[in-house]
Amino acid sequence: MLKLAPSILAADFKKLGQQVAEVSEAGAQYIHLDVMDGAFVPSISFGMPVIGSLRSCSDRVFDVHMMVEEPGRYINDIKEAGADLICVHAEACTHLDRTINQIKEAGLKAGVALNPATSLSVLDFILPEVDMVLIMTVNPGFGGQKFIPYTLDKVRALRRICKERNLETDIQVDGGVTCDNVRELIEAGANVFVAGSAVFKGNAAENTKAFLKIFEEYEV
Ligand SMILES: O=C(CO)[C@H](O)[C@H](O)COP(=O)(O)O
Ligand SMILES: [Fe+2]
Repeated sequence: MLKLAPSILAADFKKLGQQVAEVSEAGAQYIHLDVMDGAFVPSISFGMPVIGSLRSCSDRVFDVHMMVEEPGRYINDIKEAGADLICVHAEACTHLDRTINQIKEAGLKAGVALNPATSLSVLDFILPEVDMVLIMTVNPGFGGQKFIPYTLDKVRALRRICKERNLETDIQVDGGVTCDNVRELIEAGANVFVAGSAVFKGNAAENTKAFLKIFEEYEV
């Protein structure tokens, strides 16, 4: 099933709760929460208190994208705040296997994120252990950037590897995803689509529905 994960980074922070409720009611399956520490990426976004406050606004999957050095330090706190799925960057974990296990032992779904220039080879041994791989389609740190075209090949290659290994791993794409390029990403093998600006700039409910309508073209 194809899933939309609106990234609240592009929402109006004055009415965050309302915006999260709006996209949830419009049918988005995930809420994508970008936690940035000012070290792994240049920006600082928000953390546990904001995630915790939003939990009562939506019953959707809270998908926390940790752009944080050594995120293992925060797994329990992020879980307590209400996360369902935690995705950590391979580049930010000295002990990636340990961090993935920490997430799973906390009873949550575990994902690993890769920057655009990071090779898929880092997944060789960890792939069967994770529920999702997040392929960054921009360099992490900011919303509203332009999609990097070569990441399409990376998605295709990862879907091929998953098929060869008989794995039904979710492939999430994040950065510069729009209604204009989402079909290419679906055809490349992605199945979870993060969209910040393309959802929250303008009417968030209508934009959500526009993505879901495209997804229907691919549902059998
Ligand atoms: O992880 C992220 C940035 O690092 C965001 O999820 C991403 O940028 C979404 O925003 P947009 O759809 O506007 O590109
Ligand atoms: Fe993200």
